[in-house]
Amino acid sequence: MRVTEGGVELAVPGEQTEGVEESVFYNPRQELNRDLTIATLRAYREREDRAETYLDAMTASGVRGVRAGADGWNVTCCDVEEDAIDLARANLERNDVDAAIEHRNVNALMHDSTFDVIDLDPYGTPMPFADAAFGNCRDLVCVTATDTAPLCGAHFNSGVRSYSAVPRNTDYHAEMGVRILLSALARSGARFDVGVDPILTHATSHYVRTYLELEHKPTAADAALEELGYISHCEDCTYRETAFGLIADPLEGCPHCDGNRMLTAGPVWLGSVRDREFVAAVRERVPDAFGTAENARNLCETLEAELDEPTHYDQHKLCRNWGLPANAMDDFLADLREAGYSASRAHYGGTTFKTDANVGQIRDATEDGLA
Ligand SMILES: C[S@@+](CC[C@H](N)C(=O)[O-])C[C@H]1O[C@@H](n2cnc3c(N)ncnc32)[C@H](O)[C@@H]1O
Repeated sequence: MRVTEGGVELAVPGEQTEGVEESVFYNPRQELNRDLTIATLRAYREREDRAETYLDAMTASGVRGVRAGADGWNVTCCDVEEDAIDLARANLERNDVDAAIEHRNVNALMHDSTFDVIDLDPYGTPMPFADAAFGNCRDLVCVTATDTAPLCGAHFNSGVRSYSAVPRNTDYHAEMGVRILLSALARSGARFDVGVDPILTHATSHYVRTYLELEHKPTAADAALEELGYISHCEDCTYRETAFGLIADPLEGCPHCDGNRMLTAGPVWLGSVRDREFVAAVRERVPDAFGTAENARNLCETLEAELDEPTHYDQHKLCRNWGLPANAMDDFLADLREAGYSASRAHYGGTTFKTDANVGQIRDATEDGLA
């Protein structure tokens, strides 16, 4: 069947219906991811004007390569599967886009060639491809991870194996995934004396997507590792505390409720997950014609305003814990600000927010408004 996305027309196999098992080759639910990729590439080209070459490392139908090529990038499409390569070739031709096509294991390709931008979009964890990408990319590594259960600690052993870290299943599971992924990527980059700077990161539906600007300098790699640390989390009252450093110093008991059901996660990335100005530039480069334009711009706006606190809360979950009714999010956040705290919405869900207040301070600041 034919689909149109971002102004290009693609042949894709199978019924592409929402809710139906997705085809191997083209997932319509990832259109937001791809629309933001194209807008990010546009914004990035203005930030780094020598960036020209883009590797669509797992091309499948070729959709990313076709869209980037139609936007002026010098594209290479790679896939290990022959039928994917045939389909990508046909889709490139259909759209009159010139691209190099590589039918091979992309790890081997990355070891042989250097690219300005590398886009890793595998099934599941990207970690088997991270070392080769950081060793052979000049400017920007774009990464999708769809293995959210291992990343957030729900599939604990798998998360430990894939990310060489301890993920914990908390209320802020999607953000746990973001910070476990960024930690593992920072440590992978550091092996090549490459520092990573996440200029845009979002957790949307069942994946995490991040764009890492690279700096090829041992001191930059050291600086990235300095953004790592640990989260101590109380399972009873959801109090959490973070500490930078590569050696964990876990809290034995909860300073808020005196409980002893403490979890420790890490090393996680505790630094910022995006560059506000860059995200604004990405938002401005999402054209109306993109199928997810409104969602993509809204997501960017939320990311621009989101505080840098490394964990978020869910207002409904807190209110449930306290046995109180929830009020309107804007009123709730206004109460926090009124009490002198910083507060913002978070992009992880409609009732999620960030604040520098701890769980006790949040309750004190907001409970009058909840009664
Ligand atoms: C999730 S799909 C890619 C989707 C595509 N990027 C998109 O936006 O629609 C993953 C693809 O990675 C390919 N793949 C898996 N392992 C690979 C490897 N080692 N080298 C190259 N391609 C690989 C698979 O054949 C599959 O086509």
